[in-house]
Amino acid sequence: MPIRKSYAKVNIFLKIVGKRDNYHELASRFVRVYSLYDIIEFKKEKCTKFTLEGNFSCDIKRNTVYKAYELLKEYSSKVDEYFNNHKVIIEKNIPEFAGLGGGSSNAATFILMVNEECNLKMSKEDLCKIALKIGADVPFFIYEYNSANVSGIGEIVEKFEEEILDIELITPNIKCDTGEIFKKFRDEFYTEINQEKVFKLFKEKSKDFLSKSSISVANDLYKPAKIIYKDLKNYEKKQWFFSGTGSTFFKVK
Ligand SMILES: C[C@@](CO)(OP(=O)(O)O)[C@H](O)COP(=O)(O)OP(=O)(O)OC[C@H]1O[C@@H](n2ccc(N)nc2=O)[C@H](O)[C@@H]1O
Ligand SMILES: Nc1ncnc2c1ncn2[C@@H]1O[C@H](COP(=O)(O)OP(=O)(O)O)[C@@H](O)[C@H]1O
Repeated sequence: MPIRKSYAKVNIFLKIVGKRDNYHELASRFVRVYSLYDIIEFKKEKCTKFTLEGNFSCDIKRNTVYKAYELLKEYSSKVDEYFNNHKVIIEKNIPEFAGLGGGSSNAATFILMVNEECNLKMSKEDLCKIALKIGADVPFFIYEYNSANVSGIGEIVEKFEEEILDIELITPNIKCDTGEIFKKFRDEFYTEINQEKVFKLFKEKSKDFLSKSSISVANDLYKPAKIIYKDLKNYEKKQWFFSGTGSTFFKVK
């Protein structure tokens, strides 16, 4: 039975390098969290339509896995044939709206599984073109790297060699809205890091970077997030950092 782990990520650092239309270009280190994952299973069963089971807060049409299915079925009739005979079951453990990339990770893992099960023989680069249509963070999960430097708005993913990190997480029950936080950043906190600094950051090991950094220096979006979600500051602790647009805080052990 095809079954696979769909891991969470954290952003060790997240710096803004510029604007692109309504979006912001980033320089970020994405690291896979081995201790937190959803489980995706394709279970043999006759289905009259694409069937997705799991504890999601959104309806199926907005689910990243459904979006991936819609895109993949355009590539081969084998996809629809397969899901007429299999349902998708996702055991959700990664909290939503948490900056842990759960929805993005599910979409990428689903794409990788379909590529294998339906024998689509698509390269990672081809799969990334589909991934990017679903969300900016999806390409990172397609490559399955432990650690990577991510730029553009998420479409440039470069493997970074370092030890696997043991990451501790705290996710307050605060649903951070990514769009709102970027807006606050653009209106009140806008700064850009220059390419020279990005070059240096991208060469530094995550542990070394964190050992001499602070939460707001590591993540440009923490200050605006804290203005909108005032309770975040109750979770601030020495050597703890903020992932993406939150609300997860993390520490590398
Ligand atoms: C910033 C990151 C880093 O990992 O935060 P997390 O989602 O992980 O917390 C992600 O790239 C987030 O990607 P994603 O969660 O897919 O964002 P989207 O839903 O596409 O964006 C919601 C809104 O946020 C703003 N946005 C998003 C990404 C970006 N690079 N610049 C932006 O300005 C845009 O206004 C967009 O309309
Ligand atoms: N497969 C999925 N798993 C989790 N959330 C999903 C999924 N598909 C769509 N979503 C929606 O994506 C949004 C949150 O995305 P998620 O990746 O979990 O968090 P974050 O962007 O904070 O890392 C929510 O609106 C959620 O309902």
